This record gives sequence, structure tokens and C-alpha cells, in this order.
Amino acid sequence: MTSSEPSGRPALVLIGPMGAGKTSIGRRVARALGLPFRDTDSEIVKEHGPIPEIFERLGEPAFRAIEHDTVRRVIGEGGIIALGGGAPMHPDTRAALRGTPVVLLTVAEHVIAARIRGQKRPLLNRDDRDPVAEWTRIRDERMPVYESVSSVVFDTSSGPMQGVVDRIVAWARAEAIAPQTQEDQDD
Ligand SMILES: Nc1ncnc2c1ncn2[C@@H]1O[C@H](COP(=O)(O)OP(=O)(O)OP(=O)(O)O)[C@@H](O)[C@H]1O
Ligand SMILES: O=C(O)C1=C[C@@H](O)[C@@H](O)[C@H](O)C1
Ligand SMILES: [Mg+2]
Repeated sequence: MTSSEPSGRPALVLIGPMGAGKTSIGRRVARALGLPFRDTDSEIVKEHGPIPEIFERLGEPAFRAIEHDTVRRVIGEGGIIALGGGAPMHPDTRAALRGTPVVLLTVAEHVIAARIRGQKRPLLNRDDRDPVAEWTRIRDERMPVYESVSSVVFDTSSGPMQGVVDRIVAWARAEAIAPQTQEDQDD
């Protein structure tokens, strides 16, 4: 069986800080590989409504519990999966990631302001705190955890998004965790 067939295991999971590109890049990687794409934030929104409202109504711990249930379900479904920025902080989620190829996307602080502008991210829009300073604080706090569960790191700060997509697709094929091109199969 190749990893293009549903195996009950994800071909690849994307993690990383808010705005690193997990959703945008994950969707394109899935399209390039002909695999299904799931985004845990979108799944949560479908079932529970907008994320800022969940934070407001129920608080962050309740969001994390919902998120963990969603991640566990989605991980069981296979394909290319983008996690929410904070998902790997849950120990059970880290355990669920064991044995799965995990791609860490990073992005430099100097480009994050443009990416998060105009978006509602509850952890970055608290009180009168500066969203970029909050982003950096949270990124620094989480980075050791991200690194501890990742198989490979790609930075998305510069160059066209498609360049990162191509590098992830090539890596996934080289690691034999994604369908090969016809040329590869003919070798
Ligand atoms: N080279 C690039 N790589 C990734 N994203 C880029 C790039 N250049 C611009 N962007 C933009 O940055 C934003 C990345 O946001 P995206 O929602 O994909 O991040 P995310 O990692 O899924 O964040 P979150 O943790 O909040 O879900 C998008 O609006 C995307 O168009
Ligand atoms: O980094 C985080 O904690 C978050 C990232 C987003 O993907 C959402 O899951 C939510 O806004 C929280
Ligand atoms: Mg996302």
C-alpha cells in the first residue's frame, strides 16, 4: 500500500506559530499531492462556531479541550493536516503525533505584522497589548515544544508561497510519505 491510499494515518501534519502558513500552504501541498486536506481550526468552526466566540464564551481551557478532541479525530482520518497554532501544546496531541511526519513552518517576526493584520486571533487581540509583541512572546514560549515534535522545518518568511509548497512536496516524496510522480515510479 502506498501512502496515497487511506491508511488511517496522516501523510503529514503541519504545525507552527500563528500566521506561519499552515492553512494556506497545507491546502496547496494537499492539492499538489492529490491528498485530502483538513484544517483543525476549520473543523472546530464548523462544529462549534467562530473561534473568537468560543474563547469569549467558554475560555481558552475549554477551547483547548474541544481542539484536542478535533485533532484526535482528524488525525485518524489521514491526508494532509494543518493544526491550530497552539494544538501541539496539549500533551495528548503530542502523543497522537508520534510516528507521524510533522512539518514545522516558521516565520520571522518582521513579516508577521502584515500577515496577522485585520484578522481576529483571540490570543493576539487581548487588552491593549501589541499583537506582534504577543505573537513573539507566544512563539518563543512554544518553539521548544514545536521543535521537539517536528521531523523537518521550513521557513516561510521570504520568497513566493509556492516555493515552500514545492520544497515540502519534494521532501514528502523523498521520504516516501507521499505519492511519487510518474517519473519517480519509472526509475
Ligand atoms: N510565503 C508565505 N508562506 C505562507 N503564508 C504566506 C506567505 N506569504 C504570505 N502569506 C500569507 O500569510 C498568511 C498565513 O496565514 P495562515 O492562516 O495560512 O497561517 P496559519 O499558520 O494557518 O495560522 P493559524 O495558526 O492562525 O491558523 C496568509 O494570509 C498567506 O496568504
Ligand atoms: O496559536 C494559537 O493558540 C491559536 C491559533 C489559531 O490557529 C487558533 O487555533 C486559535 O486562534 C489559537
Ligand atoms: Mg491556520
